[in-house]
Amino acid sequence: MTFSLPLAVFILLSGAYALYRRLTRISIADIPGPASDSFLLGNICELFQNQAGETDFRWQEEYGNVVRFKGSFGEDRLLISDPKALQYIYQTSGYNFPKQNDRKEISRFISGRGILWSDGDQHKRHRKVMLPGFGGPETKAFAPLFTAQASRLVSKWIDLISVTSDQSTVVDIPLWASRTALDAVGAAAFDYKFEALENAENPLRKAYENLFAGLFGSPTKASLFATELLQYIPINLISSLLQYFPSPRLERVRQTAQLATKIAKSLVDSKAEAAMQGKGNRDVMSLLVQANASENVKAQLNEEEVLAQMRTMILAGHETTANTLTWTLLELARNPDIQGKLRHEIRSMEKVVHERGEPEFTAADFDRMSYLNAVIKESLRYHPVALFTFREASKEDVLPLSKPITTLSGEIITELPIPKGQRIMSSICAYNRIKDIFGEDSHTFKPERWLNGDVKRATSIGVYGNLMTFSSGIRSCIGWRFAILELQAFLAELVNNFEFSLTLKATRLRREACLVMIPTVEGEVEKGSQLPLMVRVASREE
Ligand code: HEM
Repeated sequence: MTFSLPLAVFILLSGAYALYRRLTRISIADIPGPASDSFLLGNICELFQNQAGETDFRWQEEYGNVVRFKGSFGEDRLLISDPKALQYIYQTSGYNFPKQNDRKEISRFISGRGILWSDGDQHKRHRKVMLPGFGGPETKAFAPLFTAQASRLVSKWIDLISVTSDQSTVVDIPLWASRTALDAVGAAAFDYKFEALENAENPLRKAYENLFAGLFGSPTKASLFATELLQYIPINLISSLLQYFPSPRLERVRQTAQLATKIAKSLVDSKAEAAMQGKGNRDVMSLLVQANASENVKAQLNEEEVLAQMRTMILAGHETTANTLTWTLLELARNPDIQGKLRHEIRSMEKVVHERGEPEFTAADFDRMSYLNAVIKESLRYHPVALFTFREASKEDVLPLSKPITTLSGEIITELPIPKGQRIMSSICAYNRIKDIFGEDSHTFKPERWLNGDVKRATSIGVYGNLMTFSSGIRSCIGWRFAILELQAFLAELVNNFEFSLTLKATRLRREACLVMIPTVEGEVEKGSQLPLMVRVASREE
């Protein structure tokens, strides 16, 4: 009783505030969209409880690339996949569409006050310090390191297979992908060995295992409502709630944050000492420490920011790539012809490399493998692991549109006026399926589309392949080159050595949206990320 009265008052005030906000600004109510399921939660359950992308694709088919849907308390929101509107929001308008404050606070809770959390001038400073570590040449230099990581994974799987009678075994791909990707980001970004592949009990890996699934997976109505309420609460209060509210899910994130900060701190200390002895390295971490010691105040990050940057990179840099690799191997298992074609290309290139007298592929060899790159682009298009980004208009604005919209009152509009504070969900997954860009068969996994000239580029967007997978513009993914090279190296090693095929469980897969899109098995969603594939040593006879 003592708890429910303040809660009821709070919900009432939130509702009144939401109503006030709606009545006093430009309206987007005339834009077509689905009917609301309820006043309290609008269409939120439909969006977040279905399989990842399912609702986006259905709405896109029915209403086009700009959809008005209902958030909590009847608030009109936008789900956007229109190329020109996205280009405007992410590229042209600078910082006029910041992240939503409540989402930013969740980001701060998970990875601290780093680049993902910051906005405006603060973000400019963070990005300026970090960018030099992620350029083209800097990233290409990691090719041998990524190949070495991939070879270690190959050895581990060979060990597992060698004790079986038929030279094959079932491997839970995300578990291994995440261990290897954590090691890869440790080695390349921090010049540090996490040894997660060697040690399944590695505390950092254990801490991150199914962290997103635990926090955002299979959301109940109550948890979606609680997340919705955050937008009406002052930031300081959100911060205290996340920090102190008794909840096992939140407690898990707190403990992971503590552990990651402790490890980051010891790394910073050892890098600072190396820098003092003139042994400064070019890994991202060393650059951060050097920037921190710089006399140029504009280039400085304080200790809290440096530690947050490291936590951000561990998080953004390992689950994303690991899950993309996982989804790619699933598609190769589903499509043996694509897998065979890819293996053929890898082995042809391997011959060239050996004839050159070199032991392994270089970054240039990877770039020359057109089918490998087509498979990677198609996987990033079809299974973008970051499905949405959330933004808010900082002022009244007008979104340009690629295609006119016929409003509910019958007017045809070619641009869309929006009010200050308009909450926008950019649907990366829906943009990546637009038929005008990617072809009528955009809902089919088909790497060939990238080789046949089938992909149209009417509006230039994104940083890779005109895809939104790495977002776009001033806040686009800083690690995209890093991710591509890592995927190239891992796929070249794995597909050269192994054949992948489906298990019964792998035919019951769900695309689960929990910040990062992970595979779960129908009926076993509570177990978190799973993709059991049959792995056997690939024959050398073609
Ligand atoms: C397939 C792999 C990856 C995908 C799909 C991906 C996707 C994304 C997306 C969509 C964003 C924008 C988020 C937003 O605006 O809310 C982003 C930002 C970011 N990513 Fe990635 N990412 C990947 C790999 C990586 C890697 C390997 C690293 C680092 C080693 C990295 C570091 C970052 C950072 C630091 C940001 C924040 C950039 C900023 O705000 O300026 N990512 N990523």
